[in-house]
Amino acid sequence: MRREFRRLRRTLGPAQRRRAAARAAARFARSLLFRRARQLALYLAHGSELDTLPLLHRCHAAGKAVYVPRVLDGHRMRFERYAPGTRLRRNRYGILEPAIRGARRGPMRLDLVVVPLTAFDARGHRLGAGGGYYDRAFAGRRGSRPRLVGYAYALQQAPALPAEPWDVRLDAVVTDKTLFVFRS
Ligand SMILES: Nc1nc2c(c(=O)[nH]1)N(C=O)[C@@H](CNc1ccc(C(=O)N[C@@H](CCC(=O)O)C(=O)O)cc1)CN2
Ligand SMILES: Nc1ncnc2c1ncn2[C@@H]1O[C@H](COP(=O)(O)OP(=O)(O)OP(=O)(O)O)[C@@H](O)[C@H]1O
Repeated sequence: MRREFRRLRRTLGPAQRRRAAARAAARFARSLLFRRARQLALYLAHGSELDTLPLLHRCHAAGKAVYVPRVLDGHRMRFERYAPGTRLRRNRYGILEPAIRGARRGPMRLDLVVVPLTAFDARGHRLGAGGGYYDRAFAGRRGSRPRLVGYAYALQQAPALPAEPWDVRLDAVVTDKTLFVFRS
């Protein structure tokens, strides 16, 4: 399943990718979810993931505090401040992350987290990269956790994903074509 959706994502050409990333960022930036968020985390795309750079620029332009994941041992991660000029390096997966430890913020103190995914469905279920990082970070905190917003190409929508008991449900998904809101 993961492999199938990764393959699908890789079929997109560079121009399509750029257009999709610009459209998704514009759509998300217009939403109430985005406008209400002050402390916001996003991922730095790797491989064929939907690029977050256009969104990052909008965040900085709108004066939001931006955080990105930095992976730790034991499949855990931490969200660190990412400002223009922050030095980056590649982690063990080849994903860019802040090179030196900076200001961090506990996952529950963020307003909104832009979540990478391999596939999503119309009920807000998510298939991730397989490491369980996001599930672990937001496990069992339904009430007080930040809004979790999946960020993906429209072609990553699956008919219906099996929900594992530990999976955290997404509150919304933004694609280059649509904004799905499951819980507002
Ligand atoms: N851009 C980005 N940053 C991110 C994530 C992400 O999905 N995307 N993560 C989201 O969790 C965390 C890193 N998690 C990762 C988990 C697994 C693999 C990975 O390479 N997995 C293997 C296959 C694993 C398996 O299915 O057995 C692979 O792709 O070869 C990469 C990152 C934090 N940062
Ligand atoms: N809250 C948790 N506590 C402990 N282990 C967990 C938790 N959530 C998930 N896991 C473990 O992590 C592994 C990967 O989970 P899953 O396949 O759902 O990851 P994913 O959501 O696709 O990955 P990611 O969040 O990294 O994108 C599973 O084998 C699961 O046992």
